[in-house]
Order: sequence, then structure tokens, then C-alpha cells
Amino acid sequence: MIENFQLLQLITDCLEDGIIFVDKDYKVKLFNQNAKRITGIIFDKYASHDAGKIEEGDIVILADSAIGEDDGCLSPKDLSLINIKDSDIRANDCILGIGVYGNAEILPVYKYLRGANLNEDFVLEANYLGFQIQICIETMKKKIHIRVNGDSYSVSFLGSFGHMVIIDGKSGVIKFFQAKGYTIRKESIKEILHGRKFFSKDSKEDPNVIGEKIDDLFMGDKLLQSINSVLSGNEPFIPNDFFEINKRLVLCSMRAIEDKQGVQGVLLNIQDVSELEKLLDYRNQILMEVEKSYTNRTPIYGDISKDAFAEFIGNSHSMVQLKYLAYKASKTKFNVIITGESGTGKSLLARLIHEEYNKSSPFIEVNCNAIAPTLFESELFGYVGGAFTGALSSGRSGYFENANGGTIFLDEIGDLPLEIQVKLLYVLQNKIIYRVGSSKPIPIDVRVIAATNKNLEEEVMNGRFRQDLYFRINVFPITIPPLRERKSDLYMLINKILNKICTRYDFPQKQLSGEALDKLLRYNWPGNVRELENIIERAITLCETNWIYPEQININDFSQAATSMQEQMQEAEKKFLKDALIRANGNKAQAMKDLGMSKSVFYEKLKKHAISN
Ligand SMILES: Nc1ncnc2c1ncn2[C@@H]1O[C@H](COP(=O)(O)OP(=O)(O)OP(=O)(O)O)[C@@H](O)[C@H]1O
Repeated sequence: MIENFQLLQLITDCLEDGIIFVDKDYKVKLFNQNAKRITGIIFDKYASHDAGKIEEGDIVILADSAIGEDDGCLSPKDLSLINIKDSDIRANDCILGIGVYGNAEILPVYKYLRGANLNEDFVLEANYLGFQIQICIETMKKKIHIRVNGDSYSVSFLGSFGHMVIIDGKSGVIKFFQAKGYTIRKESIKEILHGRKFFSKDSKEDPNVIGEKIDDLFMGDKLLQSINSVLSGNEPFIPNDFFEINKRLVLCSMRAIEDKQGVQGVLLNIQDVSELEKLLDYRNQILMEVEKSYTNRTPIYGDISKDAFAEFIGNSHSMVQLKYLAYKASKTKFNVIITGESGTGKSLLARLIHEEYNKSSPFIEVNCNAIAPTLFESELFGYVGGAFTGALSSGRSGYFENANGGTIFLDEIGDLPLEIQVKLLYVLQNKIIYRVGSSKPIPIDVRVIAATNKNLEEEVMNGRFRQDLYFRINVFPITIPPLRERKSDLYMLINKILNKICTRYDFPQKQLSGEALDKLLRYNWPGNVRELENIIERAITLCETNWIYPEQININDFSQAATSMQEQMQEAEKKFLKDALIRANGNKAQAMKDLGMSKSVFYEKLKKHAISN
């Protein structure tokens, strides 16, 4: 086995990557300087403090983004150690607080929040016993700053974090603060508040890690499982992958070190990914890991269940907020209108809102675009036998009746003819329908979810959409942002789609090369998620190995722009024809005349756009 560890240590200390060697008894035998930096055992750029422990009279400043999460399992009761005795504070609340340790006389200052507001920074400022203190959780940037008399102690975090600074009650100097990777030093809020000694942050006094068991040092199931897999001989090499070590995301590869007797240990090569953030493709993988670990660990809002809208992929902030809105909408029976560009997932979201409300009730999807104007009424409200030529003699129920007790999803509601809009308004106001040809009212209890990629306000202004109906359906508006505005969702979406399509065609799981991913990330996605699905499906069918390369990603901004322009012209033409038919009350000869088109051109265009009336 390797003997001269000291020499090895010196050599590996010169390397840029973090190097760790763990022997077959899971004991750390080598830990170079950069590994110590990356995992937070030593510090480069922080101020120092001596070793010590908390004592009565010390001023404690803490910021915890979720009580009980990454703080050593702090409980709300533990807060009484700094005199915060508030029975309303619960696990998972976000709290900022200042108090004196072990002193029941001096009142604390604190504020807390349930269901963290994801947009706003959460801030507490106070002049406390002569110290000017500011605490801030930057929710978007995932940073916590504690400032004492202008000096800042900042930490970045992934999912959640508990940060703490202690001022010595006797001397007024900072006697403890947390910095990156504090968990390896066992210096969580809980441990320190319960009297655990803390190490000095002087780099000459590194906590000794050689000889320690790796699972005493590192938290992170995936990492420990992988080490186990290499040591047990199952996987001699694990290529670069993202792992969480003590709440820090690192890129790590592992290799078994073997001799004639078999595996003697595992060599870990780790890189601090925060340095790579500028690279877009890596950044997206990081974001995915971050968001995934965030959603897996903590419910985002107090009352939203973890599985709600899990099928609706995306954890960018706009999507998290959107899911929260959708969740709220699903708990009521309000009418909902979902707006967003084509392919952003409006239909999917509508179904999920319905399922979250009551999966067992009917969900009827109606594409208003696909119904001929003359058939709207009978399709929506049904008809009685003999109501019109060609009607079934038994009559037929319409979409509204079929949706009774559940949801009707009116997709492309902006395309609803004006005369049907009046009837829809009547139904929404009176909750009754009449089948065509009947004067018998049928009570209905249906929630309407509508969707459109049109700007309905503009449609109202141009007289194409009734204002009173607009107000009726606009009770709970939800807008899905286009994919280009939430590119951090791309990686998760890509993975999901790759999985879905490979499973559908029974292909082995395929992966994107870095360059292919980069190509996808640089694209603007005018067709949103639907276009992403199409492009990945095409790439999967083109690639013969398990790797997808950029050549197989069939996008080209220029040709895409041309196609979409052509598509837009086709859309405009179709709309032009439909509008003319509506104005002419479905009378084709009149519409043709109004448009000044020849019979052959007019009918050819109707056929091309599948307009039956
Ligand atoms: N956030 C998402 N997560 C997973 N799949 C998605 C998401 N958004 C869209 N999709 C998928 O993309 C495709 C298009 O979505 P959908 O049909 O719901 O879009 P849309 O906005 O209703 O489009 P259109 O306006 O053209 O009707 C579907 O296959 C859907 O499952």
C-alpha cells in the first residue's frame, strides 16, 4: 500500500483540485489543502476568531431560512436559549433573531415568516445593546448576510441554511461566526447553542481530519453511497458527477485504488462548482441539483404539498410562484384563466389544477379553435332529437353536461365566436344550460378553466371579446412565462423529456453531450416546451449511440425564425377567413364576396385551413 503519505500530501497540496483518499475502512488518509478549502475546513478570505464556546451574556445573531433544516435540527424550543419564547414559531419557519444567551431579562428582537416569500429579501435591522446589526436573507440569490457595525459575515446556501454570529458579551468582539461548510466542523446553530466547543478559524489550526471516518465528516447520502460502491468493488470508477458535501455542491469523480489484494481505497477528486458558475451549461446542472434538493427537502410554502404539480416541471422562481398560484386556484372553484405563448404548458397546467382539486370528477377539454362556428352551441350545450338536420334522434349531451361536477377546459377561448360568448356568459352567470332545440333548463355545476395565447384585453378593446365575459373568467389569472425567460428550467425539462421519450420507444437512456446542451441553452425557444419536446425526439431518433451530439440537435435560429414567420402568416390568413365567416354569420358566399376572393381561391383556403364553416 502507499506508504509515504506525507510526501503525497505535499504533492497533492500543489494541485488545483481537491484530493481526498479514503481507505477501505472508510478512514480519511489524505486530504489536500484545496479539498479543505472546498469543504470548508480552512478559510482563505474570512476574518478569524479563536476557539471557544458560547457563554452566558453573549449576544447571538441568527438567521435561519427553515428552522430544523440545515441548523443541526434546531427546534423552536431551542430558541428560548436566547429568550425567544414564542409558541407560534414552528419548524420550517424562516427566522431572523437577536438575543442574549442565557439571560431572561434582556428581550430579544426577532421576526419570522411562514411560507417564505420567494421574491423579497427578508431583513431585520436593530440597534441592539449598542451594536448596529443588520440581518438579511437574500432569497433570490440564496445568500445570508449578518452585519455587525458594518462588518459583514456572509454565507451562500443551497436549499436552506442556518447562519449565526456570536458577539462576546464581555469584550464586545466577534467570538464566532459561521462560514462555508460549517457542518464538517460540527458548528451548526443547535450544536453551538447547546454548548459545543467551536474551532478557531485561524488556518494554522485546522481541525485534523486524517484518520477520521468519512461518514463522520461528510453528510450527503449520494456521496457516501458512491464511496461505498467503489470500495465494495461494484464500480471501479465514477466519472464527474454532482454531489452535495455538507450542503455545498461539488463536482466529484471517484476511482478505486487497487493492488493485488484488491481495492485498498477510493480517491476522490473534487472541484468547487461555485467557480464554474459562469459556464452556462454547468450552471444549469447546478441549478437543477439545487432546486431539486430544495424541493425534496422543504415544502416551498407552508401549506403546499410536495407532490402538488410535480408533473409540471420547472423550479425557476417564476415557476415556483406559478405553481403556488395554481395550487391556491386548485383549492377553490373559481374560474381560472391561463395565459401564455403556445407550447408553454397551458393545457397541462389546466389538467393538473383540476386533478389537484378532484381527480375523480370529469375533466372535459374543448379546443375552441377546432369547432366549426355553426356547431359551437350544440357541441357545448348539446341538443335534443330533431333539433337540426343531421342531429341524432336521441339527442346528445354537450361538453358542459359531460363536465358536470368537474371542470371544463376551454382552450383557445380567444377564438370563441361572439354569439357563443354571450351564451357562455349566461351559463356562467346562471349555472344553467339549454340543449339546442329545448327550453328545459339543465342545472350545471362546472368550473371553467380557460386558456389563450392571445392578449384578451387587446381582444376586448378591438371588440373581438366581450368585456363582461372577460371579467367573469378573469377571476384567477395565471400566466406561464415563455421558456426563454426561465432557462434555468431547461435542464430539468430536458432530462424529463429524454427519459419520457426513451421509455416510450424502449431506447436505452440517452444523454446530451456538453456541446449539445450548450446548443439547447443558447436557443431562444419560440415554440416553448412543445418545440423542445419535438427537437429532443428528433435528436433521439437520429442518434445511434447513447450520446446526443450538437449535430443531432436540429435547430437553427435563422430557419426557425423563417418557419415561425411563415407559420404566423398562415395563422393570420386562417384568422382572416374565420373572422369573415363570423361577420357573415357563417354564410360562405357572403364571406367570399366580402373578402373579394374568387370561388376557387376561397374554397382552397378553407380546405387548407380545415375550416368547415
Ligand atoms: N412545465 C412543463 N413540464 C412538463 N411538460 C411540459 C411543461 N410545459 C409544457 N409541457 C409539455 O409540452 C407540451 C405542450 O404543452 P401544452 O399543450 O400544455 O401547451 P399549451 O400552452 O397548451 O400549447 P397551445 O397554446 O399551443 O395549446 C405538452 O406535451 C406538455 O406536456
